[in-house]
Formats: sequence, C-alpha cells, structure tokens
Amino acid sequence: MPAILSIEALGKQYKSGHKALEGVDLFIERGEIFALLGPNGAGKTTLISIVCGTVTRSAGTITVAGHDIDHARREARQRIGLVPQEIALDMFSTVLNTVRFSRGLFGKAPDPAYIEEILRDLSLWDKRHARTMELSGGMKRRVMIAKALSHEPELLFLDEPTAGVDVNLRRDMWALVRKLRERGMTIILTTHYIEEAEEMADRVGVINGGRLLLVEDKAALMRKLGKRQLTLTLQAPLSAIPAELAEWSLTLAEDGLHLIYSFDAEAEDTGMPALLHRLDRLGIAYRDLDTSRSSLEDIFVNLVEQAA
Ligand SMILES: Nc1ncnc2c1ncn2[C@@H]1O[C@H](COP(=O)(O)OP(=O)(O)OP(=O)(O)O)[C@@H](O)[C@H]1O
Repeated sequence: MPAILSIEALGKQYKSGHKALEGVDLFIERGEIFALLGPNGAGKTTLISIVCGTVTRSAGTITVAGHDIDHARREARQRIGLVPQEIALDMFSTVLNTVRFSRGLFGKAPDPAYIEEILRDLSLWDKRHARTMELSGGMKRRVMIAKALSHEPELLFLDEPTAGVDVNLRRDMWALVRKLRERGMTIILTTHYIEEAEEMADRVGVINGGRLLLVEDKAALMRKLGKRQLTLTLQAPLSAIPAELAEWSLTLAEDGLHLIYSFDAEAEDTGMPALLHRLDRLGIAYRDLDTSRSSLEDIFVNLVEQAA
C-alpha cells in the first residue's frame, strides 16, 4: 500500500520572495499520529495548505494515497480532512446542518448514520439542533473536527488544535485524537507545544525556517538525543569544582550546593559510578541525588540552535 502522504523536494517561495519551505521530504504511514513541531513562522501552515490545495507550491511532488495532487486533485483532496487554526462556522446554521453541508461540498451522498456516528463520537449529538453560535469554544472546535470528518477522509490535518485552549480542553482534544486513530485515521498535527508532541505523537518532525530538520520515531528521538542529568545536593557548599573532578562535565549551581552532571544515558559507561566513588574519596558528602532525562523541549531547543 502506498504511504498515505508522500512529499518530495517540496519548496515554496511566496511572491514577497520569502522562502517558506525548502527541500522538504516527508512520508506518512497509514494509522500514525505525526506531530510537526516548529516555532512560529516555521512553515507548518504553508505545508498543510499546499497539501490541501489552497496554496500553490514552487517545487516538489505530493501524492495522497498514491494520487498526485495535480493530476488527481479531486481524488487526493477527498481523502483529506482539514481542521484549520481558526474557527470558521456559519453561526446561524445548526450543528447537524453544518456537518451535512460540509459532506455535500465533497459531492458525497447523504449518510445520516455516519453523521450520527461522528457527532456521537465528538459528544455533539445532543447539540445537533443547536445553532453553532450557541456553543462553547470547545464545542465549536469539535464541530470543526466533525466538519473535517464529514466526507470520510483517511488523513486528518489538525493545525494547532490546542492553540489558546485551556488545559482541560487540551486533554479532551488529546483523548479525542487518540480515539480517531483507534478508528484507523491517520493524523498530522502541527504544534508549537512540545508537550503536545511528546504526549501524542508516534513520530515527530521538527521544522524550522522552512526546513525539516529531522523526522524520527518519538521514543527513538528521545533515546538518541536525550541526555540524562544527575543532580547531587551537597551537604556543604563548594566554592568551585575541585580539579580532581575535571574529567566529568560538571556544573556547580550558584548556591554551591548543587552539583550537576550531564551524561549520555545510552553510553555503556555513563561515568556515574566513578564520579560517586571520586566524590567519596574527596570527602564531598551529598544529602540527595536525583536523575532526570532531558525532555523533548531540550532536544528541540538544541536542534534549532544547531541548525542556526
Ligand atoms: N501569503 C504569504 N505571503 C508571504 N509570506 C507568507 C505568506 N504566508 C506565510 N508567509 C510567511 O511564510 C513563513 C511560514 O509561515 P507559516 O504560516 O507556514 O508558519 P507556521 O509554521 O504555520 O507558523 P505559526 O506557528 O505561527 O502558525 C512565515 O515567515 C510567514 O510570514
């Protein structure tokens, strides 16, 4: 089976001359949740808009479920559901009519049972006769998702699904995305919340300045690039790191009481046992020791800095 989405050598230069995307290659497998992570202006929305056919590209090829977006535009677009960043709804229309209408726009025959299923899944069935203006912000977002699902797409784009949303609603959204995936949907979400990528994604792509810096299995990425830190809380403050500890990469906190050792968690010899032994010999006593793994955030900041 072809990848659900295949992007090769994608480039976009806006009329202003700004290069929003350059040489982007991306292949998305069916059934995965892929997070495209990048700061403001990285090119995430541009990429989605090109795949959905609302922005033209300057270079590259794109296929959706094997359909070229130029030569088989309709077949490709039919397979995509898009939930844009901004809520855009006819405020006077009811929830049910909004979703039915959206399905009609794709030339699909009415299917009341399917529409009922998605409205139930999104906890909107009880509100089906409400006008969208009467709904809370969270419900409006769910109506946007119902609209995007109305024509039975295979690939769902969520552009910043939780931007400006409170913590509870964010968690609801995450649960919902997982439910959709369980039903076989492939999901690409863009976010600048690293926590969101860490929480949800199977794979993560990091984009910055229009370039895809890396695409990696999330767990592997965190294993590969994740550093561990050992923090020792000393019994008495040190004024400086003793010369006898020079072979370890240590930092001393300003209070002199916390000694921090960063090491590669995957290395065969982490250097930690030897360090503790040396501290013992030097008579440097500690009250507590704590290890932590670097988060996706640390990894991301590192990558972006390296690229810059
Ligand atoms: N129509 C346009 N004309 C010129 N430049 C544009 C246009 N649309 C976007 N850009 C620029 O292209 C770059 C990428 O924008 P894009 O909206 O794709 O970023 P993004 O990663 O989605 O950012 P955000 O997280 O803020 O939504 C930005 O520098 C933006 O200013």
